[in-house]
Parts: sequence; C-alpha cells; structure tokens
Amino acid sequence: MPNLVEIRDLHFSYGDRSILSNLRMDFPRGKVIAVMGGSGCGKTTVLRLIGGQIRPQQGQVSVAGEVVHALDTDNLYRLRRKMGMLFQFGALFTDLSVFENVAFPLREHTDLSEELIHDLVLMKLHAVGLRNAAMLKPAEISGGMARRVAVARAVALDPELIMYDEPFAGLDPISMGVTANLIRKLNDALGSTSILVSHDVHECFAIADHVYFMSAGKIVAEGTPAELRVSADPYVRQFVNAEADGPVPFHYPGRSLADDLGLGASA
Ligand SMILES: Nc1ncnc2c1ncn2[C@@H]1O[C@H](COP(=O)(O)OP(=O)(O)OP(=O)(O)O)[C@@H](O)[C@H]1O
Repeated sequence: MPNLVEIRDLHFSYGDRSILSNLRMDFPRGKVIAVMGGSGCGKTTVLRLIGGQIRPQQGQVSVAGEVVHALDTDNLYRLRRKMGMLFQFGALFTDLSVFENVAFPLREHTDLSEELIHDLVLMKLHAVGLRNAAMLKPAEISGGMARRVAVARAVALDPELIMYDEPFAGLDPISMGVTANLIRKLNDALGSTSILVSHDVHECFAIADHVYFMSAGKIVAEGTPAELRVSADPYVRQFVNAEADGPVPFHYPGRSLADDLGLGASA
C-alpha cells in the first residue's frame, strides 16, 4: 500500500462541539507531509487520532493497514512503537541528561542491553550533531539544541511514522532552518514518513512533499509547495502571504463596531 496513513470520512467532536468533519487525507510512505492552518483548526487533534489517543465518532484512521481505533490496547501499543512523536515545544525531561532523554524511549519500549542503548543513543545524537553534548542537562544547552535533542528522541526507535507538532515554535530563524533540514534528512535516512504540523510556511514549503491546509476542521486546500505558491485560492493566498484578513477573518465574529459604539445603521 503506498499510503502509510489514510484518513477517511473522519468526524470528531468534543462533546457537541464539532472539531473535524469529513476529513480525507493520505500520507504516502517515504514522504514529508505538512498539515498547516490557523490556531485551533484541529491539527493537533489529527495527530492524536492517528496516535489513537482519542477515537473518532465516525470514519477511520488506518496506519500501516490497521484501523487504529479498532485495535485492543496491546495492539495499539504495538502500533505506537512504530510512531515517533515530537510534542509541541519538544519538552525534554529537565532533570535527565541529553543522553538519558534520548535513551528514554529505548528503555521504555525495548529490552536492549545497556551497551546497545549506549551505541544507539550516540548514533542518534551524532545524526543531530550533538554527540558531544550527551552529558549536558537541558538547562545547559540552547533552545535550538534542545529541539534537536527532542528530534533525536522522537526517532530513537527508528519509527516508520514520525509526527512533529509545531517543531519550529519559539526557535530563531537559523535554528528553524537547521531543524527543518534535519526533519527532512532523518525522514530520508530512516525511510520513514513524517507528518509536520506547523504554522511556518517558509520551513514547511522548503521540506514538504505535500501540504494540507486546514480551516475549521476541514481541508480547504492541498498540493505540492510549488502548486500552492502559485495558487489563486484566497485561503492559500492569505496564509502564504500572512495577510491579517481574508477568508479567515481577523475579528472574532459578532456585533459590528458601529453597533458597539452605538452609531446605528447609518454609520
Ligand atoms: N481536550 C479538549 N476538550 C475540548 N476541546 C478541546 C480539547 N482539546 C482541544 N480542544 C479544542 O479543539 C480545537 C482544535 O484543537 P487543536 O489542538 O487540534 O488545534 P490546532 O490546530 O492544533 O491549534 P494550535 O495550532 O493552536 O495548536 C480547539 O478549538 C481546541 O480548543
């Protein structure tokens, strides 16, 4: 099957508040796919559905041919071992060294010997350029370096699927570029599939094979970065050009300013 992850006819709500509706997405093997959209449009919710942390009310998510929410707990854990996740802000365990942070998933999910864990951790840290920082604590490294450690931890188990939730948030432009290149390089070196949730048009367009744009829980546009750069779609234009107003309004919906100022219909 060419797609590692497939989402079909997916509906999800928190209580009676609809978050995602009628979602259809493909994540082909070996590719880096970006999921972009404004705050609160449901991007993280998509990642949580893929990881099986929450269940859809309708439709399905399949990963490597298995329907995620149809699995029992043991099989869900087995499937999750194929997934690496970099959480928003890539939080590290502050009281563990860089080495121990990357070793953590290996200790949690495998019975590998201490010697093998040592070598695997150093190889992952080498891949992100931080082998020589192994013994430092998170407080002793920069924010950009910390993000690279979080990337090394996300790929510690050589996952088939790597999910990055806002990997560029809070980084300076140079660290952003470094992190983006790393995501692409690791995806290709490991032969994995990466899903990149982000607001950052520049970095996503630089490394993604395919981009989905979401708004209010729906896919409103998709394509390769090259296609989207020349798209006339107003939503894509607004997002790519970072315009305050467009199909996504700047103002929270409600009464007009004239009404609030008591200026009446003539104003
Ligand atoms: N546990 C929850 N209970 C109720 N509503 C929630 C819960 N988690 C998220 N939401 C709501 O679901 C919507 C989608 O959230 P989600 O985190 O998927 O958005 P997002 O696109 O990832 O946003 P951001 O880019 O700001 O992280 C938001 O309106 C949020 O308030």
